[in-house]
Amino acid sequence: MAEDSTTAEQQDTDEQEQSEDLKWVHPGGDSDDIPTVLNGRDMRRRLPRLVHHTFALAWQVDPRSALVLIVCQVVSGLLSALGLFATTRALSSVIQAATDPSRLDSALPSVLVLTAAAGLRALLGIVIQALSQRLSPRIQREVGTRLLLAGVRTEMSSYDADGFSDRYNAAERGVDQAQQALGQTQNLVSSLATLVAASVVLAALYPPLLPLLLLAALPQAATALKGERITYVATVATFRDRRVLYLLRWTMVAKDAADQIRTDTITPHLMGKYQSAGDRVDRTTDQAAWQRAKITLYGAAASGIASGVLWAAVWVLLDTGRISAAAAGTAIFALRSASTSLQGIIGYGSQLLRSGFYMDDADRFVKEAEQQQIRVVRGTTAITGPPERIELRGVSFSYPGSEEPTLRDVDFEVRRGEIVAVVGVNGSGKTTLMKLLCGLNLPTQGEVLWDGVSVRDLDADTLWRECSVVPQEFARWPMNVRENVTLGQPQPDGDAAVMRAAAASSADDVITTLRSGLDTLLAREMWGGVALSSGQWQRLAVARALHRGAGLLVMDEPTSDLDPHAEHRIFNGLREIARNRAVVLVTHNVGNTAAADRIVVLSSGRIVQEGTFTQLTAAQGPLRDMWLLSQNRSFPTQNHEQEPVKHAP
Ligand SMILES: Nc1ncnc2c1ncn2[C@@H]1O[C@H](COP(=O)(O)OP(=O)(O)OP(=O)(O)O)[C@@H](O)[C@H]1O
Repeated sequence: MAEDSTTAEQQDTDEQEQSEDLKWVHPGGDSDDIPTVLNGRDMRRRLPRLVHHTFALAWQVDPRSALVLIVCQVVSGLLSALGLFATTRALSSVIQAATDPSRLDSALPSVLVLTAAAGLRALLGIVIQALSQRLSPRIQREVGTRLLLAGVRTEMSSYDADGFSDRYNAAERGVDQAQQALGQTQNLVSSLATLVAASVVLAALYPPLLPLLLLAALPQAATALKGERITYVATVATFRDRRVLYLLRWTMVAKDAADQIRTDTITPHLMGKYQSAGDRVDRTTDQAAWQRAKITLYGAAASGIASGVLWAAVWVLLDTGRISAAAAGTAIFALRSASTSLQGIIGYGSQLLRSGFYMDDADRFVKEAEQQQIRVVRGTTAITGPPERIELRGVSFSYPGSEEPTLRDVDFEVRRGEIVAVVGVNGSGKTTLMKLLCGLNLPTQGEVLWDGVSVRDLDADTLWRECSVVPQEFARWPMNVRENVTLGQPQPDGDAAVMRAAAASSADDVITTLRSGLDTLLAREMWGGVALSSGQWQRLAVARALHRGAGLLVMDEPTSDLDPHAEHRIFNGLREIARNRAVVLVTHNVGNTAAADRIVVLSSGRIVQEGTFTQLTAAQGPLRDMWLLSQNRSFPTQNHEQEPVKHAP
């Protein structure tokens, strides 16, 4: 009782600690999201389904190799049966030769057969191993590709759903495990073939021995399966903490935060988190290991007793003269083979089950993602050119799991040739509005219309071909400069288009300083790669959007890291950029909104002001307040007027 309450207290502390530590990586959610699909009936059906699934995967990735593998496997099974029959016959003759030496010669044909069968089986084993080594990585790639495609083709809202990362984590493990599944399946099938052969021999000698043998193996098989289930559940239950460990390792050693890790002296604090997450993983895995050891012991004890009964039965049969000494010797040999194969079935079967759990997680992730596939959720109307007008009509939007809407009843419009600036305090919903305009998210209420057609009805690929986006957190692709701008979609005039976009975004200054120009690899971690500053990267991100030449250009804080010269160049060229497209610009720099035709002010997800720069800076309201604040730079400073200004010689 006291132990129970201590365990309950420990669990409460674990949960409290965990929720504290996870706040920064996994806000909200609970362990119900973790996929657990196990029940007794499911477990029994699993193995045949897994064997079928693995061979089907092999068939899909390389039908010819899969066919040869299956044929070799079947022939090898038959040879194993043949070898066993030959061995038992030879053994029988040898035992009989003890009383009648003339019987020894009769063992010769069986010895020849069993030698030939063993040799052929060894050859087939080599072929099977080679084919398995060829197929296994391909199966893994196939499962990985399915996962990848399901992920990138799913609606963005899937990412915001609770438990997405846990499900993805489990599915990722499925990709790792897929590589093992074929080998485990083969070993399982081959053990099964030997068991069948040994069972036939046993059934021919004395049929009641067969059920006795199976009975002896049953407890061990059952506990092995249960053991795998315990390990799986414990692994899944520790996913979040393992992710904490992984993120901490990654964040603490990655270059991005290296300077802050040092100057902020945060290491002891992070190590504390690492320690407590690690302790929780250890506690769960220790508990599982103990549970598993306990049930394995019960299984082994039960199997041991049953095996004792089995051997005693053979003894009694021999002692009472119900079977001959030769038959008893053969039965003992067949029993040994059968119990070795049963051990194999249990061992490989449990391994396959474990791999299967994760492969099922991968399948489940793919199935769920398929229901959220963009092509399933949306229509097929194609966009054939740059839009004239993009509108939001009565749009409200809530992120999955959020109680409060992020945007409320928003009406917004931008036309081709127009520049609209969106301003508002942090969290007012500007980025969310951008994502809706581009059709990255679909509104919870109201409609986003491209030339009068709802984005729900539009073919997403053609829609996104007309979107150029500079997001706040833009991608820094570990590719060369050219690919970072073209994204593998060059314009007909190739590098000339890249350099035009680079000139408009001030990225040309960056490119000319790089030793290999457009061919420079932008990944310091790779040999020959270079590192860019944040502002240099941002110039490339703007160049990327301009190069795309789409009908809608959305820029979310595109100059936040730029120096005044680069920023000035971009805003100076904005009118030219907007000549053939609609431009929407999010900025906190109110001065830059002067470049826009119209300014929209958002507050708590609503549009609270709209007008030109002149109108809004003249009228009382939030934009004028922000404008005045940005003008007010009279901070208290020391009087440096007497000090001479230093210039470089
Ligand atoms: N994926 C998400 N899931 C849930 N809530 C989100 C998500 N993304 C943003 N939000 C919430 O929506 C609100 C608006 O966020 P948004 O990024 O649109 O603001 P913003 O005006 O662009 O802010 P900032 O000026 O800081 O960039 C915030 O309260 C934010 O917490």
